[in-house]
Amino acid sequence: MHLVFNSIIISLISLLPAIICYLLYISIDPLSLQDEHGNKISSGPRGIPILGSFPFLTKYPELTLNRWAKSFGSLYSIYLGNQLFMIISDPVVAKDLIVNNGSTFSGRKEMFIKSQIVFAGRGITATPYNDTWRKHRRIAFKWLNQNAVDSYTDVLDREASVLLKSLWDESKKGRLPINPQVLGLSCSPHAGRCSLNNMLTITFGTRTDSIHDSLVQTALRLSRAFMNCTGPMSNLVDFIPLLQRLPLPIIHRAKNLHNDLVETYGGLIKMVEGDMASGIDVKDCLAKTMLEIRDEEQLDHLDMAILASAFMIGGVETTAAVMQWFSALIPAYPDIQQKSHEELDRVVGRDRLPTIEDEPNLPYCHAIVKEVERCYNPFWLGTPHTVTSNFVYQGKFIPKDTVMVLNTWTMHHDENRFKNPEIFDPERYLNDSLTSSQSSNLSDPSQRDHWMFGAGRRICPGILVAEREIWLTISRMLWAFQMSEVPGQKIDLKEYDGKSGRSPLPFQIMIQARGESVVKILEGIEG
Ligand code: HEM
Repeated sequence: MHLVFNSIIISLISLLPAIICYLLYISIDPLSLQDEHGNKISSGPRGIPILGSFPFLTKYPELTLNRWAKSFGSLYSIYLGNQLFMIISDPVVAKDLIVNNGSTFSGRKEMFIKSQIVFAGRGITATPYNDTWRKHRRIAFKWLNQNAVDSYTDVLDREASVLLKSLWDESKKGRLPINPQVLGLSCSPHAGRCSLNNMLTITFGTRTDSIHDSLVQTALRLSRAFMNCTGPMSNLVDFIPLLQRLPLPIIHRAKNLHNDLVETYGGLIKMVEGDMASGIDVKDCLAKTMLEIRDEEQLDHLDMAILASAFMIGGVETTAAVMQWFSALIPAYPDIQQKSHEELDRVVGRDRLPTIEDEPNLPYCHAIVKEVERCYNPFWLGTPHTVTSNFVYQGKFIPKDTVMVLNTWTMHHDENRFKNPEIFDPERYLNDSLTSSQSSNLSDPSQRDHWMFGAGRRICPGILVAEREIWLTISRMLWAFQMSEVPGQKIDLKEYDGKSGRSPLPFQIMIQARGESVVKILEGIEG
């Protein structure tokens, strides 16, 4: 009898934490939060104690967010650990909050992994909305504004041509399948090197001469490592402060990544600095600009290394991912390629490569680019913003420090805006002659082409260079090659890689040059 009583007591004690959690859960509903006027936060899925909705997000959180958007509407709330998130799934809400109320909706949560460890509180991407962010964004913009991009379009032009030539050489003139991935087994990172060379030139005034240059492997490894450890909703440790004291593998990886970024890109800054000190004529680049203004702008070495890292991460894996999605999906659409070839042959002919100036005259190719970006946005969840003071929107309370996520998956698959949204159909953009940067300024947000570059005051500052780079590479690949699947190797795009930036799983395609004049031009490109 005594023994039975003891074991009941022991069981009750061991169950105590679970019982307390359960009682807390039923007595305090975190989603019942309201302001002093009784405005409640928007509803959403309830989640479980301590973890909130974290366990339900699955490998592809965008798909779960899309499912919840169907039940809870265009602005709903979820908790991940102790952090309140609100999910925006509608263009009008996105514009009302993020754009029209940009002074309140432009903060960033200082995520433990991304902001505090990897970026050490510096740079642009992860910095709160304050004067330091303004200063760094202003400096970055010196290299990303329209005049700057015009001044180095010849670089983007050259690297796009080099990409064609490398793919052609790698395929042994179309005889062998190729994998234009960024990183992975048996792949040759030509797309990655193209984006990398553009960013190396802009940031450090240098480039790599071949995919075998060790900087190609290092830089692409770093940007992939970043994409794999900084998903906006993928690290529980970001939302449960207690976990931040434990020796978790993700914390170890983040610290290594921080050290590697500072060593690699801080090292390149030191090289530029050394050249400048020795009187060598250093090409204009972001590093040179930062070194010239570091005293007046009070930039230390870590500031410069992390700002340069923001370019090398923000500008490499991103544009390369769009090129990869394009290369992986286009072989399945010979009819779409055929239409683009007709347009290219009519407007450009086969004796020269398409250029930036041709874009307005190639509406079908322009539409292909937009449709790739709509269907395969590498950043379905963007980089979330935070709210810097309490706000009420249509009677719903949005507390200070709420993390706001643009649910672009749902916005890009809205049946009212995009008929049969699951189908890859460039025709839907045929009458849209705007660039994405122009489109982001449309007064009617439901007409914006897509939301791949984010919105509001923190919209991607690299949008102009990214668009040019993507146009040059994709229009030239269409111009030069007939792309097809390797017989018997269907490319599956349902599964993909990466936690913040998504790219296709390894794949192979065949390329065939579109005629002798094309071969002549390919052979004449110098790598
Ligand atoms: C396909 C290419 C690209 C995509 C899809 C992309 C996407 C994004 C997104 C979604 C954001 C967050 C926007 C927001 O908070 O609303 C962002 C921010 C940023 N991007 Fe890009 N980006 C691309 C290319 C580039 C390039 C070429 C650069 C060149 C340096 C760049 C640098 C940055 C920086 C520094 C930020 C942080 C801005 C801030 O927090 O104020 N990105 N990008």
